[in-house]
Amino acid sequence: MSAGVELVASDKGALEATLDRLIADGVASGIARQDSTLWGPAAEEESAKRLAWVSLSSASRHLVPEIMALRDELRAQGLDHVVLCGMGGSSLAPEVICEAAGVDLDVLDSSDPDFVRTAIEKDLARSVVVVSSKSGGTVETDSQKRAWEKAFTDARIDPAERIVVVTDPGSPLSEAATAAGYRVFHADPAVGGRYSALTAFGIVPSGLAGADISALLDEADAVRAALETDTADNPGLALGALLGTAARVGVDKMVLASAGAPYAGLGDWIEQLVAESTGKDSLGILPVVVESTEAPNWQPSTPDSVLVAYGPKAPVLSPASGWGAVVDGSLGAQLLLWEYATAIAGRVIGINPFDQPDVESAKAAARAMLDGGGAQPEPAFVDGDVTVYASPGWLPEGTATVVEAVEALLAQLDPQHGYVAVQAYLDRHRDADLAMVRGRLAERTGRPVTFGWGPRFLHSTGQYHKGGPATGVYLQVTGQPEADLAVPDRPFTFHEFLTAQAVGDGQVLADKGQPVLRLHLASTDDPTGRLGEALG
Ligand SMILES: O=P(O)(O)OC[C@H]1O[C@H](O)[C@H](O)[C@@H](O)[C@@H]1O
Repeated sequence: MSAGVELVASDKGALEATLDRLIADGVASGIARQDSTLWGPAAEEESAKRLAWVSLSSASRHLVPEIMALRDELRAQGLDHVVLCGMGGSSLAPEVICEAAGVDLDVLDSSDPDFVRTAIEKDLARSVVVVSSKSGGTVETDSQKRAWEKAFTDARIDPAERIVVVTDPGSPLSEAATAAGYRVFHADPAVGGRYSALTAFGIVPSGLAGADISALLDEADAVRAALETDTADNPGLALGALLGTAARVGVDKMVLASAGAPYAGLGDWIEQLVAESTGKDSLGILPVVVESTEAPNWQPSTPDSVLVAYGPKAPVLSPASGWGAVVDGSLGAQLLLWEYATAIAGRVIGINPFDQPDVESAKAAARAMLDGGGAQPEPAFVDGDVTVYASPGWLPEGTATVVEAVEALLAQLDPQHGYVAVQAYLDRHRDADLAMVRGRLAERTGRPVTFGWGPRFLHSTGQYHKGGPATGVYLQVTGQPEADLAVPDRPFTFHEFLTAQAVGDGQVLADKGQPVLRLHLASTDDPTGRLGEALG
C-alpha cells in the first residue's frame, strides 16, 4: 500500500461507531462495485452514472500511447508550451499533476481580460492549447477558446494544428471541435468533473506537458486494493469516517495544509472535491486551504476545525477541537484516496456527493446580468478610488470609508460557526500577493478565512457558499482591468462577463440573506497595498 492516514479524534467512540457501521454495511467494497444505492434513494439516479472513477487506474491506460504519440508529434514541431483552458474539475487535477511532475502547464481558468491576454501573448508561436470541458457548455472555457482561435487565425496559424479538445462524447464542444477538425479526446461520461483526475481530463494536458502519466496511474493502482477493503485500516474509509463524524458534531471546517508535499497545490484540488461534493442542503464541510501548518487557522485553530495535513512531514496534531488527520502517499494514491474519503464522508453526513445543485444559480444570475435583465447594483458610497457595494440590511447608515465597511462586515461574523470568504475577481498571477490577506483576516477575526480567485472558486467552493450552512460573510474584490478584451462573436467582453459573474454570485448570496461587501478598484495597480489598511 502506498498511502497512509493517521487520525486524531476527540470523540473516539463516535468515530469507531461510524467506522463499525461503514464496515458492517460494506461501504468501501460497495463503492468499488459501483453500488449506486449507498447514498439513499434520492441520490440513486445521479450516483448510477457517476461511479466509474473507481477503476480508472486501469480503465484509462488505453489513452496513454495516444497521448504520448501526440506529445512527440507536437514537440517535433516545436510546440512545447502547453496551455489548458478549463474550469474546476477540468483544470485543478492537471494543475497539481504537472506541479508534482515539475513540468510547466499554463492553466487559464479565468475570465479576467488581463489574465487571458497575458496567456495568449506569452508564446503564441510555440503554444498548443487544450480546451477541456465535460459539459462543453461552460462559458469561461468557450470564451477562452474563441479568443485563442482568433489569435491563431490573426497570426495565420491554423487553429486545428494547435487546439486539442477534451470533452464528453456528444457534448456541443465535441460536435463543434470535430466539425472544425480539432483533435478530440473523449472522457468517460460516467465520471463527474471533480472525480475526473484520472480520466482524459487529468491525463491529456498533463501528458502533453511532459508528466509521466503512466506512473501516475500506477500510483493510484497500488492503493486501489486497500481502498476497496471493508476494514478499519482502509485509509480512505478511515479518513471519510473522520471527516463525516466530525461534521455531524459541528466540527465542519477542514483546515488543509501541505506538510512538505512535493505537490502543495493538492489542497486546491481537494478543496473542490470536498466543497462541491458535501456543501449542500445546508450541510457540508468547508475546506480552508492555508499556507502552511504554521499559518493562522492552523495555529491557532478554531474548535469547529479538523486539521488535515498532506505530505511526508507529519506535524504533531493537537487541534483545539481534537480532530485531525495526516495523509501521506504518492500523488496518484492521494487522488484516489480522497475520492473514496469524500464519497464516504458524504454518506456519513447524509448528502449526495455527486451533484452540485447550487452552481447553476450564479450562472443564471450572471446570464441575466449580461442580457441586461439583472438589476444593476447601486453603490453604497465611494471612498477615493474604491467604489463600495453592499447587500441590503447590514451596513450601518453613514458608513463612509472602506475601513469602516470591512469592520462592519466582520462584525456580522458568528463567533462560533462563522467564516469569511474573500473572493478576488482579479488576475491571479499579477495580483498573487493579495492572497496574503487571508492570513491577516484570520488573525484579526480568529475565525476560518478562505481565499478564492474568481471565477475559479465558483467552480469549487462556490457550491458550498450557496448550498452549505449559511454561516459565511463575503468580501468580493473587483477591479478595472488594464485593458478589456472582446469575446469573439459574443455580445459581451471578458470584463463585462467577469463583472457579471461577481455581481451575479453576490446577488445569489445576498438573496439567501448573507452579507456581501464588494470593493471595486478603479485600477488594479497594487490592490494589496491599496486595501492593506482595511484588510490588515
Ligand atoms: O468541465 P465543465 O463541464 O466545463 O465544468 C467545469 C465545472 O463547472 C461547474 O462549476 C461544475 O460545478 C464543476 O464541477 C465543473 O468542474
